[in-house]
Amino acid sequence: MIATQSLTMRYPRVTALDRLTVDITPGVTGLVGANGAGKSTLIKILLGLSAATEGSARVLGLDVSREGGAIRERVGYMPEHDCLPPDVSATEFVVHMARMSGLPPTAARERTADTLRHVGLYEERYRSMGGYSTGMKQRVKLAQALVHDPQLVLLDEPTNGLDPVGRDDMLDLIRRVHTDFGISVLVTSHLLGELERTCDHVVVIDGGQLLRSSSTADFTQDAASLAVEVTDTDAQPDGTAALRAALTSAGLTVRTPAAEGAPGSGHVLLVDVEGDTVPDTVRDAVVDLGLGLIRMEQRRHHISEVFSDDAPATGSPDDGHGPAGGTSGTDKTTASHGPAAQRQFAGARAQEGGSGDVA
Ligand SMILES: Nc1ncnc2c1ncn2[C@@H]1O[C@H](COP(=O)(O)OP(=O)(O)OP(=O)(O)O)[C@@H](O)[C@H]1O
Repeated sequence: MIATQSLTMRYPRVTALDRLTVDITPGVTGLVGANGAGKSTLIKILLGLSAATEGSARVLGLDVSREGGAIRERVGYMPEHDCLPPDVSATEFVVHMARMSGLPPTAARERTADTLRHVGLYEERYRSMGGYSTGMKQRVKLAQALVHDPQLVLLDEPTNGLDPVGRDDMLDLIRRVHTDFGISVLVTSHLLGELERTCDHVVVIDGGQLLRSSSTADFTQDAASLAVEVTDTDAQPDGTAALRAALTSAGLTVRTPAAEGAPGSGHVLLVDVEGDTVPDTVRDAVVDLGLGLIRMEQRRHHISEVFSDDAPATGSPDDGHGPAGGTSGTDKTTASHGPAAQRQFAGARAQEGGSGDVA
């Protein structure tokens, strides 16, 4: 659906995309990155609305630098910003957008009714959009992206500003765009956890560079870990710390759940499973230390944990961007790149209610 080759976009003061090479296949793909990672810039280049500084990109086999018009005929776009005129109804607006896409009047009206019904706005379709809630406005923006029956839609932060229930509804709708209509989707988000159940494939960018591109299943399978909980003893008053030290010196990667502070989570260790012998190593270490083993169980990570480290989910002086943990589903923080972005993902995950619960 989309292929970029060394795609670079330099603004006078910032490199928004830095030699990005990625292939996106049919299905639902999440494009994830902290605010300022370059997601919107990439979408504008893919639509042929901005010219890249270097590199090339093709959408549905069409060259973005020469065939922008043909791309926009076949691709729907839901922008991030509020772009709806307040004084017209959803029906008037979506019919207008359908006409702009080249549909004849009757087809435009029929498609508008179908699309608004699909996004759950049928009852309110004749009301002026100025009185709509954020969730309703997001649905209109989605409807206008779908109305001309595109092969692919590019959705820029469609869950922005929505409460948790609204976000879930929007993510379900997005999934159905593909399952019900066979339209491929590229959806951006700065919240990693959102995309886990919605997307077949996830592309992560940071500072305009590709951090990772793989199927959602690969993300979570790669990250399989053992959750281990032990008792303290008189000889080992902090059994968890003792076990952590023993496993680390045995060469294992040991972390504590991201949602530290959750009840009981401080006593759980997550041990990366790198090979078949890890459970035996853990068992032996527990026995050697004379600890009681409360539980040892295999679990999969959430996608977001792949990018979280043990750093606290608050800003540090080196990122220069204030508290990354302040990211939420509705607020936008300033751009952050590199390790700071990873902390932001971790912070975002905590906001999303990612529990780190291993039970
Ligand atoms: N027209 C522009 N002129 C100068 N700099 C820009 C312009 N557009 C974007 N940038 C910068 O390029 C970087 C990437 O911005 P972009 O909007 O693509 O990020 P994003 O991942 O979509 O984040 P957000 O979700 O916050 O929009 C940012 O540092 C941004 O400030």
